[in-house]
Amino acid sequence: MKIQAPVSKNETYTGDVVDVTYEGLGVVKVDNYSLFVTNALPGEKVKFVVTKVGKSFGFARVLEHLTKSPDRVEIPAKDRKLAQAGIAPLQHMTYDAQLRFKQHQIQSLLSKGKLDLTVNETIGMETPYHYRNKAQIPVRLVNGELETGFFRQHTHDLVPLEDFYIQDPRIDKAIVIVRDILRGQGLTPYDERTHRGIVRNIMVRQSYYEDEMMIGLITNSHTLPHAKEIVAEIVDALPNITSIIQNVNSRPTNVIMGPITNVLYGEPVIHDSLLGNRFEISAQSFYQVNPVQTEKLYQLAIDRAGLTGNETVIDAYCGIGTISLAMARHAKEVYGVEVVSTAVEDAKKNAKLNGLTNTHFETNKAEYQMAEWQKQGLKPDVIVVDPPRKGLDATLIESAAAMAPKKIVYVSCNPSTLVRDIQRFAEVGYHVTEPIQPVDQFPQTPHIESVTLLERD
Ligand SMILES: C[S@@+](CC[C@H](N)C(=O)[O-])C[C@H]1O[C@@H](n2cnc3c(N)ncnc32)[C@H](O)[C@@H]1O
Repeated sequence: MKIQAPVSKNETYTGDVVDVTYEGLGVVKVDNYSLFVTNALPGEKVKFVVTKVGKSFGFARVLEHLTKSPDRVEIPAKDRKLAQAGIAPLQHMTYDAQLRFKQHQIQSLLSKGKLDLTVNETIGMETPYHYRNKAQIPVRLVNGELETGFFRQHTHDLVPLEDFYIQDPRIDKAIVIVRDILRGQGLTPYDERTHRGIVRNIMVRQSYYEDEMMIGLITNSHTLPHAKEIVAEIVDALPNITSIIQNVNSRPTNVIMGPITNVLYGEPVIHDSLLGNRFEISAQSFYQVNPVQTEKLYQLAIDRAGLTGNETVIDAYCGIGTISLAMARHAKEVYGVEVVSTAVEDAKKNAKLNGLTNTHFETNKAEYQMAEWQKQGLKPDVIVVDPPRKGLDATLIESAAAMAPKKIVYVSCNPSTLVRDIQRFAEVGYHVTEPIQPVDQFPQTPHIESVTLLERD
């Protein structure tokens, strides 16, 4: 069917950027038809070429900035690949503008939801790059050579890259070293089309407070040829390595890790600390990627919870218990629930490791466990929720309200589901009582994390 649009693919136009999408793309209107334009900021006039025409909107790329926003950062040529990769889509905005963008995104979603609430300025970080403590880098054949890099956005074409800009530079260095060792040992990279080849990804985790690093080789095959030599060479090149694992993923899937993990060297975990608690982190456990900002986020959640040492707290979606343990130091009892069983095992171990005896962890879906606790007559004073992007299950909100906690602290990584859930909480008698506080966990990207306090009417 022919699409009726006032623009054509590959044609050039000029226009004013009137807004920015939640993904950080500039919005230009041609006869009320929206075009989403990469590398374009509100207030700028741009010459652009249309790259895709859809029924109700299209996409375009800037050819020339006719006027420039004071919020623009000039990107050095060597870093232009990063935007293409979707690694740093907000790299063309000053950091101040990124923080305002995130505050504004929450505010405008609240307005659309007819919620008249205040959003504080985003809490940013001093050095808003080199922050990620984890990388999972694809390995593919490029020009006859095993390469590491990134997939060009919306494709599986690997573009080689060595400086990932937002990762801990020790991780970048390790990836290059491991890549060269794999090349030297003649290992074949994975090929998605034929489902052949051995190495799919290199995973690296680096502790922030401790000098520990985990390297993971994610392989298509169960065996790793030359494993002994590869391990010896990695240990030789990276003497502070504490863990090397092989994870087998033989399924034709985009999911990175598979079900089997073998330890090739050292321990199956690395250790790191958050707010004074030490954690064991296994290869597959969720662990926040920005340690500096995570401490600010958790401290804020503790402050909003107003703990005095006498409270019973539920931590729903607790992962390896990082929030639970931080709260356990300021509360009477903490009950955590998480769906990934290995993360719950880690949470239990971590409580012991830190000498905390007032925590209890369950493996279950949070929505089921909340109903279970309600049936058992548990009376929490505070419920903390930190759900994935899809937000809270409606039944969890009902069970939470039925337990009548004084406070609900909502840690959100997706403002649109946060707004929906605030509306649902209002229906069961809980309202936002303090300004919503965004914390920038992911500088240079459009991801938005925030803490919201809800209290019973
Ligand atoms: C955003 S993470 C938060 C983890 C933890 N609070 C932290 O800060 O490290 C969300 C967690 O929810 C878990 N999860 C996803 N769906 C779930 C569900 N229905 N019930 C319980 N946990 C779930 C994920 O495995 C993940 O550990």
